[in-house]
Amino acid sequence: MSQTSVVVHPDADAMAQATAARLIVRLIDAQSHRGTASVVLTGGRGAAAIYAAVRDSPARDAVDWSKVDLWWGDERFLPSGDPERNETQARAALLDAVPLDPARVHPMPASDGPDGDDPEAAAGRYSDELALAGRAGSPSLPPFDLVLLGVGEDGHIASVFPEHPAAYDTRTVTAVRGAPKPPPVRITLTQVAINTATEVWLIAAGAGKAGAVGLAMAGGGPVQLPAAGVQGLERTLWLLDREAARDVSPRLRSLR
Ligand SMILES: O=C(O)[C@H](O)[C@@H](O)[C@H](O)[C@H](O)COP(=O)(O)O
Repeated sequence: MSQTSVVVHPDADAMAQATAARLIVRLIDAQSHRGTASVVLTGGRGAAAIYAAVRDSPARDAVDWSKVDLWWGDERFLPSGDPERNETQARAALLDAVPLDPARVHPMPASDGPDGDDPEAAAGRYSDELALAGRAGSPSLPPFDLVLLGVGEDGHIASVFPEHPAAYDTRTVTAVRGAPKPPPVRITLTQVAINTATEVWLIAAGAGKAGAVGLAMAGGGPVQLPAAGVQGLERTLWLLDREAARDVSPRLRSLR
């Protein structure tokens, strides 16, 4: 049974700093148990602030970065190196500053990759890559210690947008066309894949997120509000600032 916790931080910067510290500890703990750690990254401003805080943390080198497996929860389907790609932004904020094993870093295909500008084929390729890394008995996905998700103002997570086909998709990876958040063409893990993770952390800062966060807490549906449709097998953490937590019942909060 997944345990859900809501942590409210004074502001967006405090949330980024505290979540960076939390992420470092999560990686260390996972490695102490299994020797490796597996994290699924997301895009957006909130995630980028967390990555930069990890980069700048004195504690970052307590992680054995050579034993971290990095996947992406979603990607903007653009040419490799495009500044708008989540991979490009993660590399600039953190990945290029730590000694990762390139064989353990798994970006989603780019639109100038082997599948050209066919996002469905690219999604299938990533699904195959995940399956190759899959555990015996759980053939389609590797173990995810943590999936990190930003929450959109409309309640989307990764590139699963409200009422879009991806919210109904039972595969592990799917292509997205007509995304309301530009760029319109994307690749995303589905809620089915996300929900195999040991922990899922949802990050949201700013008053613009308060409506979606409040609705998710109040029992919104997974299709109308994709953020309400994800949870970790063991733990689901909502990491908010005060503005994004405006509509969250005080009984659900633990203020930091
Ligand atoms: O491709 C993307 O943009 C992200 O994967 C997306 O899911 C993001 O995490 C949310 O939209 C929150 O973004 P902000 O943190 O910038 O509000």
